Amino acid sequence: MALLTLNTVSYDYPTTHGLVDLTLTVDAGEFICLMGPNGSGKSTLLRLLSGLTTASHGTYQLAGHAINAAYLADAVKRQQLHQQVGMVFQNTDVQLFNPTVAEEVAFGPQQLGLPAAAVTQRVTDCLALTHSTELRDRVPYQLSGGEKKRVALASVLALNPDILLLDEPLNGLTIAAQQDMLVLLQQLQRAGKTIIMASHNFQQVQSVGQRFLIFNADHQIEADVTQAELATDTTLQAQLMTL
Ligand SMILES: Nc1ncnc2c1ncn2[C@@H]1O[C@H](COP(=O)(O)OP(=O)(O)OP(=O)(O)O)[C@@H](O)[C@H]1O
Repeated sequence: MALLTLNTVSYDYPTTHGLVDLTLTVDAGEFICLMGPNGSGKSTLLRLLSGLTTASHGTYQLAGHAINAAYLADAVKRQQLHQQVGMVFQNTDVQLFNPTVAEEVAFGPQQLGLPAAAVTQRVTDCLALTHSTELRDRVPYQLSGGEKKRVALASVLALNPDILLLDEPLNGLTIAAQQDMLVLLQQLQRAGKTIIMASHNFQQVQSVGQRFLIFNADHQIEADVTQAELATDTTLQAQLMTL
């Protein structure tokens, strides 16, 4: 069964389109890369999937629930959604606000009301998973860009979401750190997570993504291809190299 479905979804900003007439089905366990030119709609799609905003037209179903304004107005349902879907933002400063890294990662599980011992365990596990254990007592705001990405991911993983959304998670990372991030995302996929990631970096993500959704400048999905299909489409590859 499909994990999530968008049916003829559009999203309008006051003076421009964000997404136009998007129909999409995602199964559990997929590793999807969103690609396309600047302003084509990748971040808008991630915001919509995470429940930060709702479609102007069309429907979004997640695990059998219609995610709409009425759903998101219900605090309990909204919390369920945020447990199910975790998002690492392009600008991680918007999601790091605690005085220490350990408190940052503990924040989500504490909000869920988990017992203190379980919270401590999750903090330890998620910092280890993201190679951030040594950052435990640092101030998140003072970390480097790459360190912030790791801590943001750790804080999202602490909620153990089924779906991970990542907006340009490789931006600002060294080549080695990009590789580390991609290996970690593959491990998470093997552990059963569904991964949807926006990236400009085709060379880095081509061997990791299993499905590629390519947006065009009209905010529509122009191509929806598997890794194998993309591997034989040299024209599309050449186009993605220029992003
Ligand atoms: N807060 C906003 N207010 C008004 N328009 C917006 C806003 N955010 C995005 N847009 C517009 O919506 C369209 C889609 O933007 P979006 O950020 O989703 O694209 P993107 O594919 O993620 O781009 P990038 O690769 O540059 O991150 C663009 O035309 C953009 O200018």
